[in-house]
Amino acid sequence: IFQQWFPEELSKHIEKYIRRLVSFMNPYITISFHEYQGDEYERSKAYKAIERYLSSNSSNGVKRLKANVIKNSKFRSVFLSMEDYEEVIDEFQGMTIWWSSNKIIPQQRALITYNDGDEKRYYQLTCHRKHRDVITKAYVPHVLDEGEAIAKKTRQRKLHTNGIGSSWSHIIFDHPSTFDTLAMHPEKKKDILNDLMSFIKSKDYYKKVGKSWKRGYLLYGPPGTGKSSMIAAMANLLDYDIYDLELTSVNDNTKLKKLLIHTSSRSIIVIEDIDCSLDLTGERKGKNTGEEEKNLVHKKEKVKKKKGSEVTLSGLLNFIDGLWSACGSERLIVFTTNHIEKLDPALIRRGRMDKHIELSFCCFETFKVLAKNYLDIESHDLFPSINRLLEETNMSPADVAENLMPKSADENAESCLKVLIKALENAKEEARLKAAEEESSDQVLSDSGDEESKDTDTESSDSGDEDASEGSEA
Ligand SMILES: Nc1ncnc2c1ncn2[C@@H]1O[C@H](COP(=O)(O)OP(=O)(O)OP(=O)(O)O)[C@@H](O)[C@H]1O
Repeated sequence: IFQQWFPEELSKHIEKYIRRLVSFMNPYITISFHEYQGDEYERSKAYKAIERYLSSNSSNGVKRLKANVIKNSKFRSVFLSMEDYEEVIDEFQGMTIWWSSNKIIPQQRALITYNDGDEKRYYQLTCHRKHRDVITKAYVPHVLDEGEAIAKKTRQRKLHTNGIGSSWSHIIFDHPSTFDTLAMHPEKKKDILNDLMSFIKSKDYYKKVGKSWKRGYLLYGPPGTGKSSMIAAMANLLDYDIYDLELTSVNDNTKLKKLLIHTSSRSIIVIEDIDCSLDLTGERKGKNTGEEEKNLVHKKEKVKKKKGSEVTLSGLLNFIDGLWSACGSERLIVFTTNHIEKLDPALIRRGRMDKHIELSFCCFETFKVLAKNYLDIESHDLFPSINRLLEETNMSPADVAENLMPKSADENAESCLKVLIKALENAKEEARLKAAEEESSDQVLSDSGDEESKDTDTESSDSGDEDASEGSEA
């Protein structure tokens, strides 16, 4: 009615004065805490802390709640937060504080492009004007501290993976691998443990030397030697989240950057089988001839078509240590590969991949850890034979573990060790036959090479004669 009867200009003025009058008469003030502030990509820490605080302190008075079940190895609990447009009342030092959860819906709601993610959520605190100082100086810091403490207590570790597009989805990370169950040479294990422990204590050192607080690990070795198990053990040791990055699902470098921005601190970013992920070589391999260049482009296009990804080596290098890589801290970047020789040296040079860890075939020390884990024994009469066989043949810890695992209730430690000995003897015999086969085919090749060279010699001597006779004729 107001808008109908008053001209627009006049109505604006009147509205302004009405607002002033209302705010003069209104004894309450409001403070808003937005989920995303300004252009920030990350959810505001204050918003998350308030969410936790309100869920535990004031959810009794709320009628509509959102439930989120939190489960980790230690406990399971239900975390409740307010639904949109709900209100709760809190008390602090005799003051009453009203909290409400609100959201701003974008103008283009009618458009098909609208989705839930476009809504801008915020918590609004309302209190009496006269309490303003206590609220801002004591109450808000108290809410934030409590919220962060609750978040720490109820934290669940997550295993994130990237789907199509540039977003992460996650499940709860509950892998049982630890450095105790990981079978490898004790000295090597100790070295890695020391490295990790000194990394997490080095915040000030990284700041002092002007480096962002992150460390790169390259895990390489044949299949089944424990690369994935080691990543899980690292995450369990440091209490970090894991971001398992599937490079082939990332369309281009921009999407890769977006994914990086949405990772949290205290996490491990993993790219498994980096040599198979994309065509990440070639681009930086010096000057190519015209033909090589053409082949390279052709090869890249083929990979692009096959995998649908345009991520380049330089995009990945930027991901690891470009400007944007400093957006989080206390982070490990782990690459795994079965073929270290296939990787571009730029990708794995020290400084990017600071520590190269080789995980190799099972040695006796590794076997002893597996025997302790799987059979609960530390020594046995059959150990010397196994030691000898492990020196003579290559078997991955995964295969050794599989042979050690009892398959039925009446199998005991000794019968499992015998199964392993049999498998090692078979592997040794297979390797011997393969080597003999290769040797004989090499022999055939070199013999045929000799024959050929003999023929060419004869041919060339024939032609030489011809030339000579031609020459003499001439
Ligand atoms: N060093 C190890 N210590 C303990 N268990 C191991 C080890 N290596 C392998 N295993 C066992 O073998 C299984 C496979 O190992 P894992 O997936 O860690 O190997 P990987 O090196 O990552 O293999 P791939 O290169 O094929 O991905 C694990 O579930 C684990 O039970």
